[in-house]
Amino acid sequence: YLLLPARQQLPPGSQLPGGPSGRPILGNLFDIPPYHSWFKFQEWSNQYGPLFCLNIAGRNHVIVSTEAIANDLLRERGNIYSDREQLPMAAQLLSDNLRPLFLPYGETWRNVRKLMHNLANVSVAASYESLQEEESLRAIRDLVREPGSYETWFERYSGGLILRLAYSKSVSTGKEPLIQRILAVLHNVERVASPGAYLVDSVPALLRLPPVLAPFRREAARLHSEELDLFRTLLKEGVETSQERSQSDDNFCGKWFSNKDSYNISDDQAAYAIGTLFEAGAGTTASAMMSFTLAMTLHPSEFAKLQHEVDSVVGNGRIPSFSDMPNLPRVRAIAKEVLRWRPVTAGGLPHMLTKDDVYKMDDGRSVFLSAGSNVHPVQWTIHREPLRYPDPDSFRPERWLEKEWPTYREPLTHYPNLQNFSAFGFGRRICPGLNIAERSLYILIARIAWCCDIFQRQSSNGEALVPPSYDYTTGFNVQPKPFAFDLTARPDRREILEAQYEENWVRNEETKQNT
Ligand code: HEM
Repeated sequence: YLLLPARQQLPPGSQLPGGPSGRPILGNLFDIPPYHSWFKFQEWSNQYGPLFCLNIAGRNHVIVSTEAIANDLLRERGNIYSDREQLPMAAQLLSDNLRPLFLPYGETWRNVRKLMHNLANVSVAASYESLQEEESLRAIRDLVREPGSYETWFERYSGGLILRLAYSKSVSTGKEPLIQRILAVLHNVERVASPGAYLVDSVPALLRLPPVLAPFRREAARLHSEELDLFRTLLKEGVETSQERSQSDDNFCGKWFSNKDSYNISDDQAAYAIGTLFEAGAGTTASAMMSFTLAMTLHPSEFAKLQHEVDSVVGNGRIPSFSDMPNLPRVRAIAKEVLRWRPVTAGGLPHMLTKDDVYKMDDGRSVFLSAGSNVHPVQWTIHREPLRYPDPDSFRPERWLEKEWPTYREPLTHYPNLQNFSAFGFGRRICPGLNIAERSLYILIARIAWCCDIFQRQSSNGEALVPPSYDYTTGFNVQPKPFAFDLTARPDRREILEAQYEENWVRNEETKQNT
């Protein structure tokens, strides 16, 4: 009875959004596929329109399929569309209300967000470029030596960068015990936060059970203490390192510590804010690079055009750098098209609505959205809006580069770019790591094009082994499952790559050892 939705009094002239009719009590729970639900959402949006509603065991879920509606609600009405549902297991028991991604919209979130903004905003992100250049060199050097381990190199690239920025810690193989601990925390949070993973998320009354009758409580307590211990240790060591080097801005921890009083957050909140940048930033950037590699394997002519642009701007004698980016619009277009074609967070991260609202649709209907609804900006569908993105299922970087496409913008020295791009979410909760991610993708893509050739693998009888276009992992961040391709250093470029690597990495390591 408690799960039955209460009959709502609608404001005059408004109506409920449409949507597939569900079963009594459980609603549409069993209509939603357990993974890659965005395919089903796209099908439903063709049937019920760009905004429709699902009832999942009494909870209201609003599915949004156009960028305009997502911006109207999540950005323009951000004061009421910026909350997150407090899932008992993930937000409360596992994270003890400390993890920024799950924090409710309010003062604590604002304070923590200010710290994250100060660590990653557009101007400060520019000062991280030299580390991104170093890490990208190392990634490509290992990619060329061992292309079959591409997942490891991309993960080490994005994770290693954040660890250096956050704690001044370097990663070498990616198999170090510290990395394994961080990855365990990351996998736990992904698992615990997956919809349907714990009954207590659907029936919060179970929270009242004493620990002896609630194994989920004991499990969450153990996992929370492991992650809290890790994040506290990392914060302490990060602060110590920045003090030893007498450089308060040596890493994120030092930057926080030297302005601690201005943030109004506890040490544990700071430890989580910095600690979870790794979990939000490492896998996402690496997944995007895996989709880039897949796109280039599937579309050799696009890779040839990319190489042509990079070669004509950079020439033969040096590796691309950040100063080339204004002259490399195709590099930026390819990064953007990869995120459009294969969005990392394809289902979008839901925002929770905190106050009843009425939204006027283009067809004249005024639809009523109730407080407590989870609003899902589904990137997969948003990125396939046929008017904004003609030929939406094809990989077409030219949609960002040629005048006849609706998404084209000038000047090409500035556009396309990833600022405010829907792949990074919407409104006040838009990804705070966007400026770091954007630079990480551009530099690695430009350098791979300059240093490497990518080919479809040939079978023993000479046939091309074309990887599947969509065989992706499950979860809320998705990446292509391992696929076959060949990658080699371009004949005249290997020596330059090795020399530059030597200069950046080997000399740096020697200097560190000497000091
Ligand atoms: C290609 C790479 C990335 C993609 C596609 C991506 C995507 C997203 C998306 C879709 C959201 C949800 C926004 C919303 O609720 O509307 C988000 C949130 C977030 N991202 Fe990223 N992200 C990326 C890289 C990064 C990096 C490098 C960092 C950190 C340095 C980062 C840190 C965060 C954090 C902390 C949040 C939570 C924000 C909040 O809830 O207030 N992300 N990201």
